[in-house]
Amino acid sequence: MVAITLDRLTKIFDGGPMAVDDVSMEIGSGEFVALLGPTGCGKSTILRLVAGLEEPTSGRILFDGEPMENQTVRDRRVAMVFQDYALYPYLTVAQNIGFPLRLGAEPSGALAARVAEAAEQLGITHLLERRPGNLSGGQRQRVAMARAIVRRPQAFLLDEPLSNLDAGVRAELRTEITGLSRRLGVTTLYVTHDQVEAMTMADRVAVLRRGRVQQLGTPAEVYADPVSLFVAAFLGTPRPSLLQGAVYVDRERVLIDVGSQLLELPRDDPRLRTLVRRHTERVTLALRPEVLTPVRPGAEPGAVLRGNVRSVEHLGHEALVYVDIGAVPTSVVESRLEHPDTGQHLSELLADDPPTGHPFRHTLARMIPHQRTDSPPATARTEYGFYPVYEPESAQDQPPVADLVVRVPALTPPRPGAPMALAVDLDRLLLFDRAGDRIRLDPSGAGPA
Ligand SMILES: Nc1ncnc2c1ncn2[C@@H]1O[C@H](COP(=O)(O)OP(=O)(O)OP(=O)(O)O)[C@@H](O)[C@H]1O
Repeated sequence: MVAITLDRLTKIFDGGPMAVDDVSMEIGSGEFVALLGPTGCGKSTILRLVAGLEEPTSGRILFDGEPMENQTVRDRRVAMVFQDYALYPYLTVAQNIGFPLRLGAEPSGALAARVAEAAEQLGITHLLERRPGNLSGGQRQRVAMARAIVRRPQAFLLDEPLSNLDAGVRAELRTEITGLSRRLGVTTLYVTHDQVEAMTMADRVAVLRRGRVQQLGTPAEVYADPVSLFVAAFLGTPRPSLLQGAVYVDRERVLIDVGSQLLELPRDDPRLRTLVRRHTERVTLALRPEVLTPVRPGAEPGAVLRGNVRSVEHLGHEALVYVDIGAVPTSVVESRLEHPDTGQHLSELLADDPPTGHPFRHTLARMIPHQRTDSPPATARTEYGFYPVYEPESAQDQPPVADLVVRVPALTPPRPGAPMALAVDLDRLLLFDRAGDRIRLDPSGAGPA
């Protein structure tokens, strides 16, 4: 099979957006890579560029090291499968599957054998004489897959092939597609906006945003070790809770202020060295359910967040508990993430009280820990200076809530309104700076001080 290289691939449509922005990646021979991202992030355009259906504005595509710019769609020997199946309604299933071969020079007996073999692989031999109109969505997609494999392509390019199907059929076809791709050893690029598909099917996942690859890694890597807030927020069921916060450091403690309460961490914990240098910086905490463990509500302060149960979702084998801790969420589409910091380190500006008229005065006044003399907004309830930011549409608007979500055994869920204290596992706490980039805690404490 073929190794596919995308080398600084860029596509700008006439008068349109930068659909693909300087994308480079190596897809190994026989590898299954999912392109995952929200609508409009350029996934389909990458696929169409690889297939040869679009010309790149700049950059190259190589198959086994050979540039593809002068190779037609047919020369590339790739098979595409689309969300809408793209079957010919007046042809039978057998004719649809055999369609790509009719353009070649195969004798008809061999052609029939290839069609039968492809149909067999997809378990649709009994449907060969039907027409697409008499098939279910799942069966049509199987026909489309059979048509894709019949030419023995060197790469599969699948564009959201399951998004028109209901949950049961999707789950079934997920397994079938990965099984087929592995069995045939075909290099596969799979476009989806469904994280479950990407995480369960792919060897590696490329998370895309606005035409750029944010992160490329195994499903386990992108989930557990996201490079950015965008990647963290995109993955997980339920999605992680994203809380606005700020870091303060005093003699004994590192404090993460979420506005309503403090996460108090011992300053001498070596994992927190990187945070000590971030005194007064705004951060986002991303907390997944597995990071939180219920503890006695009267537990000592420390790496514990407290709140009251807002609601409980029963899932049969377990329950998801939504806990209101008075924090305000960070939104990944918020403008703050689009406009990273100016590059000037806040601690430099904090050396003195910011002078009146200083361009950062307003921001700094919010961030410097100080005894309050004004009356703080309802969202700021700790003695520190952190006010979460949100854009109220009217004066009465309440800030949005960022509930924590925790998993508990199905038999013992707490009642709505009950107090809950949740210990935070520091090793799995994800923190991000104002630009949305990851702040890594040092796992061993052995990193640079
Ligand atoms: N032929 C075209 N002409 C102009 N703009 C285009 C064209 N095709 C795509 N675009 C734009 O390029 C961007 C990326 O589109 P693309 O279809 O690759 O995104 P996507 O991630 O596959 O989205 P979706 O999941 O909705 O299919 C979008 O802003 C889209 O509007």
